Amino acid sequence: MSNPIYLALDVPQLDAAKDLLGKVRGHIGGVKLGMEFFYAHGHHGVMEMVQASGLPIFLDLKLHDIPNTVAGAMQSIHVLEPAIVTVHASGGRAMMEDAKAAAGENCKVVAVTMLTSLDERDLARTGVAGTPHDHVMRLAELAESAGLDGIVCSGQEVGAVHKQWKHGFFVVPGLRPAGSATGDQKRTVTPRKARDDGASVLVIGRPISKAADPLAAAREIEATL
Ligand SMILES: O=C(O)c1cc(=O)[nH]c(=O)n1[C@@H]1O[C@H](COP(=O)(O)O)[C@@H](O)[C@H]1O
Repeated sequence: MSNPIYLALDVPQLDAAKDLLGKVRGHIGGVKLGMEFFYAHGHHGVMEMVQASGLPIFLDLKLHDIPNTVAGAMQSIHVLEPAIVTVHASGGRAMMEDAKAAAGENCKVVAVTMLTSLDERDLARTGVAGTPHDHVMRLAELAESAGLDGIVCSGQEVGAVHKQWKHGFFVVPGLRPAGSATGDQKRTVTPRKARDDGASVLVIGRPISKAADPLAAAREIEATL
């Protein structure tokens, strides 16, 4: 099985991103570039990371707009040949259908369900009653019916979603090795637990990028898998 760890390169400086990538490249299976990186460096930066890493690129742009605009955005990133792109499930079924239709052939489109930085109280404040589990399951069903490849959810739900959606592709962020700082993440599990419960991709940022020794941190996490 290939390495499921995708390093979240949430770094605004290109040189710092390349430096970090160079250190841990042999211990990750892919690179996740999100808003922080993309808004600073755009297409050019992504191409540089493709060349520097030689690894699959996950473009985490969390698209959320009307169907026509999201489809246009998907077409605008075709040329970058991302392996994975995110949209928000709350954008609705038509938006997800059009995003998938506009995606490149080898690009997995996955829907963010409920951010791992939120808990049940936060959910209630957005007007959604019920548990994170119920909310994630509902949005997973919507994403599957819209023809998406999978979803993004926390490691606390991935086991249940995997049982319901056997061949789905599951991206799990909010991962924290035992004893590491949670920061702004609220629904955390260890990388090992997420993998055992059916995660296809393990997104890991600060536990590696902010470690005193990123290489040692990446190696340690890899060894737990
Ligand atoms: O879509 C994501 O990747 C994502 C969804 C989510 O619910 N929670 C979440 O943390 N993420 C991303 O996963 C990464 C987690 O980073 P760390 O908390 O530093 O490991 C960040 O790049 C987030 O943007």
